[in-house]
Amino acid sequence: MKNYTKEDIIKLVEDEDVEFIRLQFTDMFGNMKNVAITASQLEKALDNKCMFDGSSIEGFVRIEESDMYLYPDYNTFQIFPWRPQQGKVARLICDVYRPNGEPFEGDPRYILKRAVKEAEKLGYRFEVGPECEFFLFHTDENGLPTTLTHEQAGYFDLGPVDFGENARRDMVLTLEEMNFVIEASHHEVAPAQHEIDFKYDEAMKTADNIMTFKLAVKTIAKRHGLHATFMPKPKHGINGSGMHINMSLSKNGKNIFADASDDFGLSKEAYYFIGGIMKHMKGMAAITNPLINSYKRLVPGYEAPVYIAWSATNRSPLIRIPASRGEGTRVELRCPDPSANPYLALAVCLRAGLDGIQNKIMPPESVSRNIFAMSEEEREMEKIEAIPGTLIEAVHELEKDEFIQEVLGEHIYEKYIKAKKAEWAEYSSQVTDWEIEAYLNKY
Ligand SMILES: Nc1ncnc2c1ncn2[C@@H]1O[C@H](COP(=O)(O)OP(=O)(O)OP(=O)(O)O)[C@@H](O)[C@H]1O
Ligand SMILES: N[C@@H](CCC(=O)O)C(=O)O
Ligand SMILES: [Mg+2]
Ligand SMILES: [Mg+2]
Repeated sequence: MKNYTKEDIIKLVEDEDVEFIRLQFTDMFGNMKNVAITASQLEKALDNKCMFDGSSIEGFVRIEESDMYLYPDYNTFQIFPWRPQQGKVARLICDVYRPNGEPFEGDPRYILKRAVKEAEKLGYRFEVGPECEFFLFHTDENGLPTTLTHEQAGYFDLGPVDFGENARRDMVLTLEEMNFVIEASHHEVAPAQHEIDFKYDEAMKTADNIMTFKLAVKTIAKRHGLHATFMPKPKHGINGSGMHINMSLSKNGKNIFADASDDFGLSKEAYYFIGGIMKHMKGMAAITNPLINSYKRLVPGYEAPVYIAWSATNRSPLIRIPASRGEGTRVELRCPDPSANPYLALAVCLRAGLDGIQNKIMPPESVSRNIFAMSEEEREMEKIEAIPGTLIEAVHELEKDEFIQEVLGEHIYEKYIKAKKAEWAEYSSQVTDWEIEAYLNKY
């Protein structure tokens, strides 16, 4: 792992002919923000002296307390391969601090840092590998995104039916230039839908990687005249885009989820971790699936989960245990989608899992049958509950889960709930195309 000093960064900027440095951070809703400085201001930035107006950022602070400082994380230094290669552009991901030198509790990166510290207290390192899916659509004559595509390719198809192969190739090569380890890339099930998988890493690195991944994919798509969207369900009637989260805990460099003596090859900690996630899933949903549109993906028939259950054998439940054992032993959570704020999503997943371990929460029996093929009565008999069906249901579940509220901290929790309720109220008062089609003629 890199361990850059201030001097290393100054030297890198000089040697690499870097002219601009973007100081980046992420708002509460997972949107990347940045301010650019020139190399002349680098030392000041590295000394944590760059200030910005926090009141202009969604979910941050009121105007009366708006000064915020950016503390760059030196190890996130990265040159953007898609910007000019003379007078290059680099970025540093920053933590947000208050003027009194305290970390700002509205900074999602701080929330994940705090969760990771809880794991470290128990001697655990949290490793995460995401599977980000996205669509590539046409843009209109103004360069604005549409949901149009002429592509008809499906799962694992290749060119010439796969119209996205050249864009995907460029994305993979660009990400590799940025030190991502790309494990696989392929066309997904829906027309114009794609997936690029990168290697798992420690949680903070992975959350930073997810942010960088989305920026790189969108930027390269634009170069190909396409719009890349991580919206969870851009089209009715076909698969939506998920961001499965693969998770494991290691202690002294060894995966602790594996136990060869168990029937499923899983350790007690793995079972408890699953138990904790299942216990808090309803309360976490507003974070892992943050949009009104997220819940249009979580419906039967499109490989996305609907019910809170786990399985070592099939893909219909919320949690799957992939076949790989040893260092590859992991828990795959299948409900998150790529619109989630990765820092907050990983923080709630980790803390829910740790809650399971600390309180020895044993999950129910695994389900080997296809849950979608069960009747409602059968599901009730097996006590299989559903993930919240709408954003407002998820918000109400979060209001009931004090543990998840504490993970988010008061600042984010309160602002988040307020914003999501407003989003729901606005949506609920819309008259949609569906309503016009269903009711206008009939009534
Ligand atoms: N021990 C581990 N801890 C966390 N993540 C891991 C671990 N081992 C592998 N991974 C990550 O899990 C992800 C696996 O992605 P992959 O696409 O193979 O999963 P999959 O669920 O089998 O695929 P799909 O759901 O598309 O059928 C990768 O990001 C990989 O790096
Ligand atoms: N696109 C599916 C997942 C497909 C897969 O298993 O890779 C989802 O919404 O989760
Ligand atoms: Mg997939
Ligand atoms: Mg998967």
